[in-house]
Amino acid sequence: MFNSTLTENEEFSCPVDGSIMITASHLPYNRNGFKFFTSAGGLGKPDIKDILERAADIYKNIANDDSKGAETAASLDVKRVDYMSVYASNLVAAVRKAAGNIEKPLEGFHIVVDAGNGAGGFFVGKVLEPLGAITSGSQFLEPDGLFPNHIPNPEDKTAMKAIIKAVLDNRADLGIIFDTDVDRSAAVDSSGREFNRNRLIALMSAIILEEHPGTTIVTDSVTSDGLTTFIEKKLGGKHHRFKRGYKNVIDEAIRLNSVGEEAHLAIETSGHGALKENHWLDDGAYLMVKLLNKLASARTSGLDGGSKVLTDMVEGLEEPAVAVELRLKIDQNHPDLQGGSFRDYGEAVLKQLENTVELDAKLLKAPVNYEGVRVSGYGGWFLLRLSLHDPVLPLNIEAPSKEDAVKLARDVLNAVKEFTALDTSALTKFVGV
Ligand SMILES: O=P(O)(O)OC[C@H]1O[C@H](O)[C@H](O)[C@@H](O)[C@@H]1O
Repeated sequence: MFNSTLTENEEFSCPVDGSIMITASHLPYNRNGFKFFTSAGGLGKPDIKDILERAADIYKNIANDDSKGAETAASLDVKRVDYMSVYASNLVAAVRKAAGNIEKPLEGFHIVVDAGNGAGGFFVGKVLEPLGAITSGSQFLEPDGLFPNHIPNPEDKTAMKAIIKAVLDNRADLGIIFDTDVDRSAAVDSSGREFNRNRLIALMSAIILEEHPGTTIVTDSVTSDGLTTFIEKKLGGKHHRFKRGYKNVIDEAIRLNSVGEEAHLAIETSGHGALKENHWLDDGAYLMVKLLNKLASARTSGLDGGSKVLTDMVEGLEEPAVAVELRLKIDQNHPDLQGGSFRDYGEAVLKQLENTVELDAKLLKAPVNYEGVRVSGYGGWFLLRLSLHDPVLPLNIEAPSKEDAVKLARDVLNAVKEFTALDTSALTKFVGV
């Protein structure tokens, strides 16, 4: 949809002035919504609020009869175009170009796709096959809004298991998985190893830093300490760990460039990634195209190890033995909120945690942090922050052992246990109390 606001193509009435997508994205099927785009990017909350208010006003001010007339007039003006073909052909052209203008640079590669019955099935017939790849074993390519097989989301463990199984069962070179509306993606190498979360960021950073040495990589707040070391020590880049939320990450990368700090990649652990070279569009298909480029160009230069070229690129990334996310709910109707908002309550919890940490010599608050309370200790770290949308405080913990993770969790529990509207049962269970 965003792409259609940028492409010059008269036959397809492009560039369009704006576009709207109806999707629940990676959320359950009953949480559909609208995403709005103009050539400046996806609209944010204030614009959407404005549009909805205007729409409500228009609706209020027209009599029923007028609305019927308007509907008829609008439907007469509708023209259907197969824009997906235009979009996909740009992806195909990008891979051909990267491989040195070879028509079928993926000939002989076996690549399976799991679209989770979202919109990503096109990638098989319109991108991989024209490039020569074998795609047998690809699954759940037909859109079905009830998602009968698994939730289409690379953050979902069942979804990742499904694509890993498809890769191993088919002895494929690579697996690719998308979320419903293809703004999140992840991959799996031929041995079933995931390129997901921090490992996907590490891989994308390696690719981008080859192209733009020294550049800044902007990520969300829940990324590992090991990722920072990898980006800065191994790849020679700079890791700017910002806030959660793909829009936050993208906007921050754009801001950095505007103040003279070069950034080419903005990416979240959720698998949402956007590149400067692709108009800062959080396009999961384009992210996967960057991996295909790597496969294809390795082949052109005589390396024929399939996905090994990708696996090798993340060598040296330190990964924690334990990584958990516990989501602590705030009961909005609890008397402890004293009629206040869950956000204020959440902020009070964070303040209390921050104060406690300052008094504990074993814990160290992150010197630079843009969201919530991030703390190092016992060889690991934790981050407690407010969810972007829900009355929830997500707690991420990474540590070298379960024991160390429990120590961090116990410190958080002790600091927040007075907040009776906060459901700490997941934390209590983790600590084993
Ligand atoms: O703050 P949370 O509840 O963890 O949600 C965070 C997520 O919210 C939305 O789904 C955004 O699309 C993601 O970019 C973001 O990562």
